[in-house]
Amino acid sequence: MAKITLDGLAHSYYPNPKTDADFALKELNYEWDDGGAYALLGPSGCGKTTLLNIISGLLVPSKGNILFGSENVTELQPEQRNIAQVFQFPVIYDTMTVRQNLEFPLVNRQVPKNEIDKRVADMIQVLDLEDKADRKARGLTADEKQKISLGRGLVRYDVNAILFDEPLTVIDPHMKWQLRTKLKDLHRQLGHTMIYVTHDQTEALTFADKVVVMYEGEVVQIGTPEELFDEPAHTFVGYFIGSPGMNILSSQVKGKTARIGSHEINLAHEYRALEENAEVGIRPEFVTLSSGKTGMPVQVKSVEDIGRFKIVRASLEGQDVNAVLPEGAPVPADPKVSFDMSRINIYENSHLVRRGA
Ligand SMILES: Nc1ncnc2c1ncn2[C@@H]1O[C@H](COP(=O)(O)OP(=O)(O)OP(=O)(O)O)[C@@H](O)[C@H]1O
Repeated sequence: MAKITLDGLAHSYYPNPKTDADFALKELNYEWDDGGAYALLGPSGCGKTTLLNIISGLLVPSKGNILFGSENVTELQPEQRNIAQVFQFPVIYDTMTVRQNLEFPLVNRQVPKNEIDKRVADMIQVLDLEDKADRKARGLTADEKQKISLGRGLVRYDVNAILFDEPLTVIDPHMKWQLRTKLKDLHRQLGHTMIYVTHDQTEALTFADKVVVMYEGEVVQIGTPEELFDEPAHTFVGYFIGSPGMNILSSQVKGKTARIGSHEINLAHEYRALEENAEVGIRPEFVTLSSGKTGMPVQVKSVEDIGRFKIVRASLEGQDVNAVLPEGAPVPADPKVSFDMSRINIYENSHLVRRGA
């Protein structure tokens, strides 16, 4: 296992990149702790695979260095980096049994037989494959095959890191939850440095201690799930994390007041006059609807009942505002919205100026 240092990393697929927009991965400096569980999260095309391929050695970055511990591995091939990788689709030998598939990476590395037997038996148990252990992989389901792929990565104990590239894509939804939880447990038990690429926020937030959120080639925030929820550093993070995401409302901010359309709301802190693209960010969980005199009138567009709570989608003078209400809470006929002042974050040019509390 090793700490991984990304030192001034950047990558362009063009031979002579000129502008920032030419870079699929914009400059990044970061240290990933030894034994940490990280997720790379972002929409399609944001640069997750580019970064993962630089870490695994499939791609040499246009700029910067990557270090495992104190060793500069920037120019090393994947097989020289001592990493395990699990891909979207199962990579296993169909003609081997489950057990033989799991033994294979260890046999290849000349691990002593008694150690192989022990580790493989443990892994078979962890993956709940005891009753299939001596069956050929060929006849197994896609879920089971992918479990073997995960096992082939996890069974190796001497690796610098284990990289997962959307590993649960082929897994059915119920099993996804089980495997996610299992991966988290395994991380606690084994202590490997793990990097998990996904565009699914639930996967990222349940698996990782730290989530690296990427947007248009840029790492816009690295934080714990709580940090991403409470203080998104960028409006994209606010919008992307949460279900529904944060409400982002164009406004004018000055002193302790934000003007949204024809309304003024009070803020918990004093701000300099924000000249450019000021926005108020408020999570739907901290928006209330009332029929009283106070608040800003909205038009309700839809109400979705999702069991324990409901999502009210409304329009505030043309800007979308969502509210999450507890189960059974009424939606007034002429509703007005209010925001919990301590939960209002202020953004300028998409970047957080200050959180509410
Ligand atoms: N081999 C390549 N040549 C040129 N451009 C590429 C290449 N690979 C990726 N890109 C571009 O780089 C950007 C980042 O792509 P990347 O595959 O890293 O994103 P991603 O977040 O992993 O997306 P996805 O989730 O769809 O795999 C995209 O604009 C993509 O079109």
